[in-house]
Amino acid sequence: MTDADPAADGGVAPGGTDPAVEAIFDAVAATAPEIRAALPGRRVESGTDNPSGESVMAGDLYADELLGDAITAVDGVGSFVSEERETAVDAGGAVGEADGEPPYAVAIDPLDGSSNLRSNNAMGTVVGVYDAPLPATGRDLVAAGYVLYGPITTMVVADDAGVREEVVEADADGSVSRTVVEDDLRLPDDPLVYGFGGRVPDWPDDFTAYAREIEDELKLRYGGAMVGDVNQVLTYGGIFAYPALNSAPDGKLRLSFEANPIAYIIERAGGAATDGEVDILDVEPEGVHDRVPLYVGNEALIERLQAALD
Ligand SMILES: O=P(O)(O)OC[C@H]1O[C@](O)(COP(=O)(O)O)[C@@H](O)[C@@H]1O
Ligand SMILES: [Mg+2]
Ligand SMILES: [Mg+2]
Repeated sequence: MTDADPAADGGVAPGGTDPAVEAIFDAVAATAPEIRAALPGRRVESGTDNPSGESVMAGDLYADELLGDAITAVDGVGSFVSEERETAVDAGGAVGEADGEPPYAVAIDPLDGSSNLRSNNAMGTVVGVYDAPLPATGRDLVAAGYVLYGPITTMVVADDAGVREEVVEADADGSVSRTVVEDDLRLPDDPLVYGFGGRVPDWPDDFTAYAREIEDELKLRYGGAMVGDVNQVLTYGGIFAYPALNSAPDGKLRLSFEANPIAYIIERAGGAATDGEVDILDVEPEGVHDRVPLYVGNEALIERLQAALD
């Protein structure tokens, strides 16, 4: 369904040798310019709430519809689950019959950070490709990625082969191109930035004590969109957290759509991810919309965090 052709741009085809995974990211890339172009008129609330009880913006709905159509049309996708939908969409196949083989279950956060629409700040799309029916743990991911709608539209894709960054562009003929600009993304050894969500008085005391240390060592970068904030950590090194809050012990972010794909990407890039106790990828979900505290970044910073929360 897409004109995106990595080979034509000299890029490395994402998804390693699995054409179904490659086709999923082709489909995601193909929607990105359209989603971007549709945002100016969709900066208002849609009047509905999502299964997490949050107000859905018109942009969320538009991105969800477009991505749902594009992803369910891909051969090798057996089911599709979105942050904005109560239940999975059957895309024509029993997921999880063989490890690392299609059909896959694809989970998406269509617009991450959509409260940034009003203020025109960064947003993203998050994608997890699982080879088990959802809810599943992050160990069932075969690939994950995100689109970042920043000054440039980029897509980060991670799989067994590693993590790549691509620039996604709509060409004059209407086709969409993907150009690999970093073929082996790794977290820098010397971390520079941090970004922590939630209100400070709502942070548990042990997290606050850890944050006070980090504030002395790193530079604050918090933009209010997980994808944008995590991309800064991937670029400069550091730590991003949407922590457990006193008022919300499970934090804000959702395991299937947000935490697992981001943990997968950061771990493939040499970093670490935890819910404060265990690796995010080992968290056992009860439902597909479960929330989880998320702490991701350089391994040494995550180890210190875990010690601080013990
Ligand atoms: O507005 P807050 O409390 O800083 O929350 C920001 C967090 O919420 C989110 O916007 C939640 O994602 P959605 O926009 O997809 O609901 C994250 O991207 C971000 O990290
Ligand atoms: Mg989100
Ligand atoms: Mg969202």
